[in-house]
Amino acid sequence: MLALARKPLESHVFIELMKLCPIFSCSYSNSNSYAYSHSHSHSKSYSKDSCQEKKKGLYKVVMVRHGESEWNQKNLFCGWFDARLSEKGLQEACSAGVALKKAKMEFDVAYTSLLTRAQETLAAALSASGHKTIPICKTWRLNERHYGGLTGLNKAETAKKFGEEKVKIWRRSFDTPPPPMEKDHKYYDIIVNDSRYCDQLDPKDFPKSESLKLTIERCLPYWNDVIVPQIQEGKRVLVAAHGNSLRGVVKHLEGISDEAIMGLNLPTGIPFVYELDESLKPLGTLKFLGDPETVKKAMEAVANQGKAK
Ligand SMILES: O=C(O)[C@@H](CO)OP(=O)(O)O
Repeated sequence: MLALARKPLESHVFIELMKLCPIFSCSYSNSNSYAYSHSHSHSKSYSKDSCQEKKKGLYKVVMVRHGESEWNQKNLFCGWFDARLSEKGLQEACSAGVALKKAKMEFDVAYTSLLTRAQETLAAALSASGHKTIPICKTWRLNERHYGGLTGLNKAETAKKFGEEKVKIWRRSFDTPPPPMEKDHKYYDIIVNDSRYCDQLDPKDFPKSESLKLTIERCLPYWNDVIVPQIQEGKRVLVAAHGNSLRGVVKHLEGISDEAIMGLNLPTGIPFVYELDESLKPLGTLKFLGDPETVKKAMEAVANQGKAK
């Protein structure tokens, strides 16, 4: 039933089904938020959680990585391939909406990528939270990092073939891109000729593969020029995007080092919140709206996808 309803993204049936989503609500509550800790040093101005600093929490921004995709489920490198959400991923997106509702989060505008899995997650989360219609801005700049020649390969098999260390470098290093996607790659034409890009991206500017560094370089201009001014205007912003485009934003916001960012694996479908001061510096690390044990396990599971099983 869920699978049938997912075809027309904004259909009446889809919206009705989203209303069923509270059945997934049991593991979330307002008090259940989980702060991610990683081994980098925050600057002094936002390392503490004192009352005084909380007063400086002028702004809030909420982000969510899309729910599990059909290619996540098969453990395939996905990147710019337009995989849909799996049924589990749709449930995760609904749970994200329920968590947002429980946390009393409301939004004036949302941002997402051009990829269906992020857009479906956003639609499901807004619907499951009973949210009113808001403007939704879609940009290629929030797309997942381009996985180049690895697109479509199984992560565990790639680890068996090239070694876990190599796969970890391709997946998580800051500036080593995966091998490029050449013109004869199985998915090259599907991606480059996809009409969703024609208004936004010149064919000659299509990436052939992206490291986290390159992903940040195309993501940050949009963050700084489009999203930040909205936050500063007092708009309540929700961003639904991808594991690596969001890792880039998190790295930028928190000033995480190139080495420490290797250890961050964002879970699918669990929203996280930043409180920001007047200069848009976070007052602390990201806080997940999820049960701490569930978040921890989900992050470990993402990290383990690159192991040779
Ligand atoms: O395959 C991908 O596009 C990404 C996210 O799903 O995977 P990884 O976690 O390996 O960067």
